[in-house]
Amino acid sequence: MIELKDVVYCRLGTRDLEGAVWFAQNILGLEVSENRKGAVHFKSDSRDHTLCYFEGDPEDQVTAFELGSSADLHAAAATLETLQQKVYYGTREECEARHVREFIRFSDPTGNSIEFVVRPAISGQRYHGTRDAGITGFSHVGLCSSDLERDEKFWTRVCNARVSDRIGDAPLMRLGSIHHTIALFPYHKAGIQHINHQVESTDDIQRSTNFIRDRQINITFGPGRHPTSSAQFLYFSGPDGMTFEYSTGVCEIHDEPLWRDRQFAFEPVGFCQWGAKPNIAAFED
Ligand SMILES: CC(C)c1ccc(C(=O)O)c(O)c1O
Ligand SMILES: [Fe+2]
Repeated sequence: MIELKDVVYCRLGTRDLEGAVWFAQNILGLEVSENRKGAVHFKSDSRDHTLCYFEGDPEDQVTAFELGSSADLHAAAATLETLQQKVYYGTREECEARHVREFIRFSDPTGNSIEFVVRPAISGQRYHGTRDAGITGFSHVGLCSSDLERDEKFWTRVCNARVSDRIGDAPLMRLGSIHHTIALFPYHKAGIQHINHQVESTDDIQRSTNFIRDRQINITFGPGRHPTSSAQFLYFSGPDGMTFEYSTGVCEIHDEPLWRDRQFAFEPVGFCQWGAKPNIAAFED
């Protein structure tokens, strides 16, 4: 079993790095932690970075998860290879660029590009955003899945994710006590479906709703409340059509042996208990 500790960062290719950096700082509210040639890193919490925009193909999207040790990483690589997954070992330069000790990259069964990393750097510096979005940290990622049952098996049987709830057949899966770190979303091709940052309070959700609306940024869903995690949320579109989510109040699951995953409907009522309707392409295709 591959033991994932947490989600660490996303890396997003873009043909307009300057525009993406502007959005990440001035709309999303992240802090630039490093500006290298062709790649900019952003902080959202005390970690070195949790998002990287780099010059490249917008379809080149990577999600990284932390493993406990180098031995765990090599064991994970061996496991993936027995499943016929091609495993790439990051070079020393690539590790330095990511501020991790070691990493491997492979594709999950849908084709999502995934990195497993060891010893990602913590900055020791507090995060302070360019605008006060109230962000408390990068929390979860939505991954597209072309076969939910197959991909749930990968994340829960090959890896250690546990299903907290399902919306239709789409599982929300936890790695620790937070309700979910990985949300699978049905879609015909690979990609990151959304990137979530937690914010401090309902006030931050409401403030950002007005802030984003006033700047003619496309709000795709919300404000609303998820019946699953009970978090209040707001989704909006970023560079290259990426969906970003702010949420607050995500529940935690501490009664691990007693928890039973719950079934919610794959229709608006299963996504929002305040009656908001999603306007997200992946919901329609
Ligand atoms: C719209 C999606 C996949 C979704 C559904 C439920 C929650 C939650 O319970 O917090 C999410 O965060 C989502 O992104
Ligand atoms: Fe989410």
